[in-house]
Amino acid sequence: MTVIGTVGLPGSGKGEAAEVARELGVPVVTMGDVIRRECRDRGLDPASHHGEIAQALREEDGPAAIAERSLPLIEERLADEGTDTVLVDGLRSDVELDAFRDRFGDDFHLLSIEAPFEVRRERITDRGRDDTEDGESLRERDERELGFGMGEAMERADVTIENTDTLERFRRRIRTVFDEGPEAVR
Ligand SMILES: Nc1ncnc2c1ncn2[C@@H]1O[C@H](COP(=O)(O)OP(=O)(O)OP(=O)(O)O)[C@@H](O)[C@H]1O
Repeated sequence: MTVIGTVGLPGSGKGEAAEVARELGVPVVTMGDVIRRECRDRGLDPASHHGEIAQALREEDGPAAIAERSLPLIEERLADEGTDTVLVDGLRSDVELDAFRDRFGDDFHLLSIEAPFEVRRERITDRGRDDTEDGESLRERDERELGFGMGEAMERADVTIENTDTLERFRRRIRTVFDEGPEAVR
């Protein structure tokens, strides 16, 4: 059993990594989905309340609330026949990392995906999706994510992948993670 988590600031390439996983048949559990579902349960539009609900969940149930809600989703996927690897898209903090380590021990591997601010800003603009979420600038989103403890999680990652080269090279490195294991790209 292998659970691979990704951590990275907005626009770093987590979505692309998840796409590579799906192409390889590796199931993906997206922590953002936990939040979107919670928005809908509360009758709110995820597009405009995502950040607010992420914060509310942490205030109500503690800083590991979203990680804990994603644990059963991961375990369901691991129970699927023929599946022994799952990707968890988008950890936000060291507290979440602790929650996954407590549950999966050494079977959990954290991948930090990193790219400089200007590179991420350009990619997000090119992506066509609005630069902002809830009207926030990229700088503000970075600050909010780092405020959750994302920097600490990135520092504790098992493997760091710099996503500053071409998309094809990045995708190839991510494929190597799944084909040969996280140690192979160290
Ligand atoms: N190496 C690369 N070269 C060019 N474009 C890239 C590269 N890596 C990612 N991109 C593009 O940059 C954009 C941002 O990447 P992606 O959506 O994977 O980031 P993310 O970490 O999931 O961001 P968010 O947290 O905001 O969802 C996407 O359009 C993606 O295709």
